[in-house]
Amino acid sequence: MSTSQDSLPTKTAQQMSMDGDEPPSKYIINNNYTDKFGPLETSPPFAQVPIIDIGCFLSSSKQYGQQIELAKLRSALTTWGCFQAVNHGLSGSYLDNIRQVIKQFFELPLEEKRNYFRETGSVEGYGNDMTYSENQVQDWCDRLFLRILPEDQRKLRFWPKNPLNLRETIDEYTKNIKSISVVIFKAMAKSLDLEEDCFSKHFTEERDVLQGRFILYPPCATPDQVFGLKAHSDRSGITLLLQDPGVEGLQVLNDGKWYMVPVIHDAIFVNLGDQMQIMSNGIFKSPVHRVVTNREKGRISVAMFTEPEAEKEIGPVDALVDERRPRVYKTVKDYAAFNHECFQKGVVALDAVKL
Ligand SMILES: O=C(O)CCC(=O)C(=O)O
Ligand SMILES: [Fe+2]
Repeated sequence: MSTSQDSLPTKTAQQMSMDGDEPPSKYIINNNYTDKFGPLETSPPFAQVPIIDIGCFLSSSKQYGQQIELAKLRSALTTWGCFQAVNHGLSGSYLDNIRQVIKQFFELPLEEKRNYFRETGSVEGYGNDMTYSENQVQDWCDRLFLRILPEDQRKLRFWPKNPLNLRETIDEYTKNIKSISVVIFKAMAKSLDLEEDCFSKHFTEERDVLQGRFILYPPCATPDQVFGLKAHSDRSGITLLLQDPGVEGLQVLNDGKWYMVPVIHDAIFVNLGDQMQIMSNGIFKSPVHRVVTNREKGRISVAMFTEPEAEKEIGPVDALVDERRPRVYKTVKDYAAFNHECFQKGVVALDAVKL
């Protein structure tokens, strides 16, 4: 994989924002991006993304309430590919504390954050996204990217020592996210009348992967010319996202139109990744989404991505393949790396694994 184009920013987005700099030309969007997914709109209509009470999935009995919620889940995932999870068991103050710790990290002086800078040609650590080609438009964000699980693959040199409780906070949040994702994977299976563990067994076991992306989108002088994060779909199984309670910015594409995802203070925004679209044989959607910036307020978000162990084979679940719905996707292995390679070549990974 050629990464010779990759470099760290000479100045982080946060630093430019603090200095009142206008975004440099390599951040300014061009037709290559807007032709494919439509123009940048800073305030499209709000997405009526379903709000799902995931607490009711915890009980194993099939009560009436659970059936209603499962039907809502199925409808959410076949149309939007995402939903707002409430009643997940984590309190608002607990979630605020996580956001606070991440905010404190970004507030550290650059000299200190520099200790955690990623290396060129590799995603893990603090900095910007990797650059694959000269024409790649940069995103107006800084982020800390960590491979959190399996635990023995952690590169602790990228884990900030400051704030003092950051490691512990991420560790605890990881355990919570892992349990919540088991509940969601099982509910997704039930909503399609499948064996309860048919998805969860690929994403939530001991050696499965969890990556965390902790992001700051600083205020931007020209929000109508710059993306916080360019349009993409996630390569995960599912992604669990904590939004900044004070600032919107995340947008989701539905039926060719962009919508702004509303912020619900204590909710966890869940979107499916490509690997769930593959496993569900295209029944569930992995939505294309992007982030826009604004002039006044910085935005923090915390994204946790569940992925299978690289060696696991992922393909459409047998029970979802029949004459009426022939197999749409090939069986894949190490889709994360494949997705990366496609991104580099400008190919949509999901299209490349179609039969
Ligand atoms: O920051 C957000 O709201 C979305 C982040 C995201 O889509 C990603 O990291 O893949
Ligand atoms: Fe994403």
